[in-house]
Amino acid sequence: MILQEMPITKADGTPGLLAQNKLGVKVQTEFPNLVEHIEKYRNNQVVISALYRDYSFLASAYLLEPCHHEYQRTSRTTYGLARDLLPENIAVPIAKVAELAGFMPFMEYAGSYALANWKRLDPSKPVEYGNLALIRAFENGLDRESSEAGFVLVHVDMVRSSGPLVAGAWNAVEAVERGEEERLEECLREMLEAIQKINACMENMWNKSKPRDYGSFRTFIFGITKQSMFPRGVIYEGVSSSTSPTRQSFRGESGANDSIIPLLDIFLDIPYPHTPLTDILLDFRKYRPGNHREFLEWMHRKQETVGMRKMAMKGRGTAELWLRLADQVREFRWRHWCFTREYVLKESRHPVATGGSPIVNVSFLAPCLLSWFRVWDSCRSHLPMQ
Ligand code: HEM
Ligand SMILES: N[C@@H](CC(=O)c1ccccc1NC=O)C(=O)O
Repeated sequence: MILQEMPITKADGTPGLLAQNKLGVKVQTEFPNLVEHIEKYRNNQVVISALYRDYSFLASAYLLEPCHHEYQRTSRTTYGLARDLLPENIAVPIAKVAELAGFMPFMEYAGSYALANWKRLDPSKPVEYGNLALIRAFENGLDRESSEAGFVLVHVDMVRSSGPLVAGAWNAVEAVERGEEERLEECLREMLEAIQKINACMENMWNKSKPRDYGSFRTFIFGITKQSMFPRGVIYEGVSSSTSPTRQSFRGESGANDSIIPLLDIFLDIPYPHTPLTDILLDFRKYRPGNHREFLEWMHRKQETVGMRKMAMKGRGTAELWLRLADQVREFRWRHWCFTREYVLKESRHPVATGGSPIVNVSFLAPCLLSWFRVWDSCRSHLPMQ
C-alpha cells in the first residue's frame, strides 16, 4: 500500500518513496482514484476518520516532497517551492472524506497527524505512553523511539489526561449555576490536578523528541496559508468550491488547534489583547473538530452569562485554586515558549510556523500574565498572608 511505501524510513528500516523522491511519479502514474468506494462508508465514522487521516498524509507528502529534497540539498536553508496541483486521484477523495468527517480537506492536528494517529501496541493493555505507537509517519515515526513518534505521542499522552479537566470544567459551571460553593471547590481541584498532570506529560517532550531531529519531519506538516512554498495556493484538480477555479489555501496543523489551553483560557476568562497574532489564534479555531468547537463556544457563553470567576473570587479556597489554575496556564506557556526557542528558533531560519503564524520573539504569555495580575488583585484579600 502506498502509505506503507511512503515514509523516508519505512517500518522495516529501508528507504521509502519520499527518500528516493519517487512519491510524485507513483501518485501520477499508478495510484487510482478510489472516490466511488467512499460512499458506502458514509455512515461508518471509524472508516471515514481513518480515510481522512490517510488521504491527508498522502496529500501533504505529495505536495511537500520537493521541499524535503530542497531542504536537504541546501543544508536546511530553504524549502523552495512545493507542488501546486493536487491531482484528481487525491483531491477528489480527500474533499469527499473531509466533508463527511467535518474537517478541512488538508492535514489537521486532531483529525490526522496527532490525535487520530495512534494505536495500542497491545489492545488488551491501557492507553498509556509505553503502549502507544503511531499509525502513519512521514520520516521515521514508525520506529516508536524516533523523535517523530515522540513528538506526536507526547501530545497524545497530554490529551489522554484531559478527561478530568473537561469534566471538572463542565461540573464547575453547574455548581456555579446552583450556587454550590463547596462543589465548585471540588471541581476546581479536579481541574488543577488534571492540568498539573498534563504539564508533567509535556515535560517529557525533551526526552522523547530531540530539537535537532524536528526539522526533518516538520517539512511535511506545513500548511499552505502564508507559506513561501505555496505562493499561489494549491489547485485541487476536479474539485469545485466556492473559490473554484481559484487556488485553495489551508492553515497547517499546529498545537494551536488543541483544545486544552483554549478551554482554560476561556474558563479562567484570560483576556486576549487584540493583536494580529491573537487574530490568527482565533482563526485556528476553524481547524478543530466540530464537537470541540461547540464545547468551547458553550463554555464561552457560560463564562459571559454565569460568571464562574465572580463566584470563585468570593471564597478563599476557590480563589486560591483559580489562581493556581492560572499559574498552570502560565507554566504551560513558559515551557511551550522554551520548546519554540529550542526546536524552531535555534533550528530553522524559515520565518513562518507550520500553522502560518509569523515566528516572533514573544510567546503568548502576555495575556496570561495580565489575567494573573487581575485575578491576584481580586482575590488577594482571601489569601493566607493577608
Ligand atoms: C517541540 C514541541 C512544540 C513546538 C516546537 C511547538 C511550536 C509551536 C509554534 C511555532 C506555534 C505557533 C503557531 C503556528 O503553528 O503557527 C505553536 C502554537 C501552539 N502550540 Fe505548540 N509546539 C510544541 C508543542 C506543543 C504541545 C505539546 C502543545 C500541547 C497541546 C502545544 C500547544 C500549542 C498551543 C495551544 C498553541 C497556540 C499558542 C498559545 O495558545 O499559546 N504545543 N506551537
Ligand atoms: N507550529 C509548530 C508545529 C506544531 O505546533 C505542531 C504541529 C503538529 C502537531 C502538533 C504541534 N504542536 C505544537 O504546537 C511549528 O511551526 O513547528
